[in-house]
Order: sequence, then structure tokens, then C-alpha cells
Amino acid sequence: MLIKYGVSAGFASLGSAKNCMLASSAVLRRQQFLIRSLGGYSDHTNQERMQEIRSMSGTTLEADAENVLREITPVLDPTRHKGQAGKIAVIGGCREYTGAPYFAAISALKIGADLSHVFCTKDAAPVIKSYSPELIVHPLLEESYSISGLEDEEKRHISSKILTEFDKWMKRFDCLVVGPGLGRDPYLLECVSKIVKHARQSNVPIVIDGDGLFLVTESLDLVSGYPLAVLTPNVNEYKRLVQKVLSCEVNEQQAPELLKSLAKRIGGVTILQKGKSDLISDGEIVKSVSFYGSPRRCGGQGDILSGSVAVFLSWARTKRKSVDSPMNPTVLGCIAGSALLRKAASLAFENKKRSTLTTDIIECLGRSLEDICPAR
Ligand SMILES: NC(=O)C1=CN([C@@H]2O[C@H](COP(=O)(O)OP(=O)(O)OC[C@H]3O[C@@H](n4cnc5c(N)ncnc54)[C@H](O)[C@@H]3O)[C@@H](O)[C@H]2O)[C@@H](O)CC1
Ligand SMILES: Nc1ncnc2c1ncn2[C@@H]1O[C@H](COP(=O)(O)OP(=O)(O)OP(=O)(O)O)[C@@H](O)[C@H]1O
Ligand SMILES: [Mg+2]
Repeated sequence: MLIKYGVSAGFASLGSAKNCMLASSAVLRRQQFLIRSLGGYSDHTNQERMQEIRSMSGTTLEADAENVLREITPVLDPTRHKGQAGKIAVIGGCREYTGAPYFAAISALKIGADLSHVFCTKDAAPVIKSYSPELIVHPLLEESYSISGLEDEEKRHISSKILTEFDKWMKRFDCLVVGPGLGRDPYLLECVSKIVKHARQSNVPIVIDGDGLFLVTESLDLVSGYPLAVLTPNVNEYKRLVQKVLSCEVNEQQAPELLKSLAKRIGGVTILQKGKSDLISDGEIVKSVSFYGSPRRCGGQGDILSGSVAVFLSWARTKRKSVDSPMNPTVLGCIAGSALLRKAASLAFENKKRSTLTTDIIECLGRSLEDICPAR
């Protein structure tokens, strides 16, 4: 059974009169909002999608994402200092992939985080630095090819130096994103496993994406039972996870139930299953984000999503500290990240149509959030 997770209901504990009013007209508002939202993705299936969404909102599967975005996005308060709006670190970037960690890290900044770091291999660092002076790029990780010929003892020494260096930084971060463009080199993945273990010991939230999902699918213990872990699998990554954990195939008819079982079996981690609709579960509830979006499937949209989820989940955790809310901040972060990416993708597609690229979508992140939560 899907547990009700209406956002207006969830935030009722915030106690404002505004939220009481929201709750009383929740169904009508949600329907109007979802239908309005369809504007961006104007293909011939809109009528069907409208019908789908109407029935989903009736069963409370569809999240009231616009309201989530409003609730967790902090106001731009002049008394706040640098860092209070979020410090994010992306662990990824190797010889093959330099775009993915850049997309994740720059998206975090464009949404409103104050600082965004990238920890990548030595070869990838100058390339990523050249994309943007805004990012703080650490040429820290090593791949097997760069240490080939060394004795095992020396390799272990390098690995422990990497870990010591990362530890100096770790406690400063509000969230890590592990995996965009990480690659699958065994030596590098072993180092990253140790980084994940340390982050977990320090209670730092971790969003796992891309090759990070390859790593945790092989070593589930890294995240199992850690409530601050968020996995963001695409179609392939999800299939591999389901096969490994539940020993079955993906069944589209029972997608919400399957996702919930998977999240529960991994000890209550939060999973954002990406697709035509994004489905989110922490093993207790299931929510979907189906509106907006674009028919362009250019690579890199998942990377924007992982950076966005990291920021929103940090904001949701901060909000939770100041206001006693029953909401799971990891689920809120996923709902907000998914909705914002889909809105930005829809705006970019309106302008660029077939030539829409990930960089165009990143340029629309600011306006998309501004439409929902004006800066002033
Ligand atoms: N510009 C960049 O540097 C980018 C790097 N990326 C990185 O590339 C690495 C590998 O990620 P991938 O997403 O390619 O790995 P996957 O294992 O998800 O994809 C592998 C193959 O599956 C195919 N595929 C993708 N979606 C599919 C679908 N819905 N149905 C059937 N087949 C599908 C793709 O064509 C691809 O050849 C990761 O580290 C990722 O972060 C990607 O994020 C894309 C952008
Ligand atoms: N068929 C679809 N229709 C509409 N939106 C989709 C569809 N598939 C994915 N998306 C949207 O694109 C986002 C990225 O999903 P995608 O499956 O492309 O991730 P990915 O393969 O990890 O991306 P990346 O290329 O960055 O690795 C999802 O959050 C979802 O909102
Ligand atoms: Mg991906």
C-alpha cells in the first residue's frame, strides 16, 4: 500500500495558517497545479498524461513538488554568511568523463549553494577547472594506469594519503555526490569506497549516481542501513540494482511497490528511480514527479539532477533543524531536485527544441526556481 505523503499535510506541523488553507483545498490545488504544469512538454500525449496525473493525484502518488520547493528553499537573508546556503562536493571525473562532475557541481551553484567542490583524478582536474572558475577542483584521485609499476606497499600508501587529504575537507560539506563521471577503475573505486565509509561515519549525506551506483551495487554494505544515502539510478542502473538486491526483473506494472521493497531491503535508503515519471521511495512512502520534462534525452540530465538533489536535501535538513517536521529530508530533496530539473528541461526545450543540450538546461535552472520561489 502506498502511504499518504501529501506535502501540504506533511508541513501542517509547521503550524502556519497558510498551510491549513493549503490542506483544505489540497486536491483542487494539486489538480490545477499539475494540469498547469503540463504546459512545457507539449507533445500529442498531453491529454493522456493529464488523465494519468489526475488519477495519480487522486491516489496521492504525485508529490506537490511546487510546494516542497517553496518550503525548503531558504530566503536570501542578508545576515547569512558564505557557506550557510550549502557546501557540496562531487566525487567524480576521470580521463574519459569530465562533463558529468562539472554538470553536477555547477548545477548546485546555479540553484543557490555557496560552494561547490569537485574531487577528481589528476588528469581530469585541469580540464574541469577550465570549464569554470567557480568550482573548487581537487586533483586527488588516482587510476590504476597512473600508479602502474609501483609496489603494493606504495599503492597502499598513496591510497591512505588520498583518504587523509579528503578527510581534511569532509566535515565541511553538507552533502557529497558520489559517482558522476567517476569511471570504473578498480583502484580508484577502492579509494572511493573508503571515502564513502568515512562520510557515513561522519553522518554526511551522500547522493550516489552514475558509476557510484556501479560501486554500491557490487558492495551494498557501503550504503545499506544508512538513512542519509540517496541513490539516483537511471533505467540500466535500476535494473542492475533490482537484479542484485531482489533477484528479480523490473516490473513496470508494479513499479511503486518494487521500488519501495528495494529501498526497504537496502535498509531505508532513499531511491529516486529516473524515467518518464521519477519515482521516489525511502522504503516507507512512494512519491512521483511526473509533470514538466522534455522529450530530449541528451546525456548529462541525470548529473544535473544529482547536484540538485544534494542542494535541496541539505536545505531540507537545515529546515528540519529549525522547525520540527515529520518529513524525511532525503525524500523532500529528491522531489525538489526532480521537479526543478524537469521544469528547467521543459523551458530549455521550448527555446532550443531538438538542439537542447545539458548546458542549455543548466542555464534554465535559475529562472525555473525563480518562477516558484522569487528571490525578492
Ligand atoms: N558528458 C559526460 O561526461 C557524461 C558522462 N556520463 C557518465 O558516464 C558514465 C556512464 O553512465 P551511463 O549513463 O552511460 O551508463 P549506463 O550503464 O546507464 O548506460 C550505458 C549504456 O546504456 C544505454 N542506455 C541509456 N539509457 C537507456 C535506456 N533508457 N534504455 C536502454 N538503454 C539505455 C546507453 O546508450 C549507454 O550506451 C557515468 O559515470 C556517468 O556519470 C553521463 O552522466 C553522461 C554525460
Ligand atoms: N522518458 C522520459 N521522459 C521524460 N523525462 C525523462 C525520461 N527519462 C528520463 N527523464 C528525466 O531526465 C532525468 C535524467 O534521467 P536519465 O535517465 O536521462 O538519467 P541518466 O541516464 O543518469 O543521465 P546522465 O546522462 O546524466 O547520466 C530524470 O530525472 C527524468 O526526470
Ligand atoms: Mg547518469
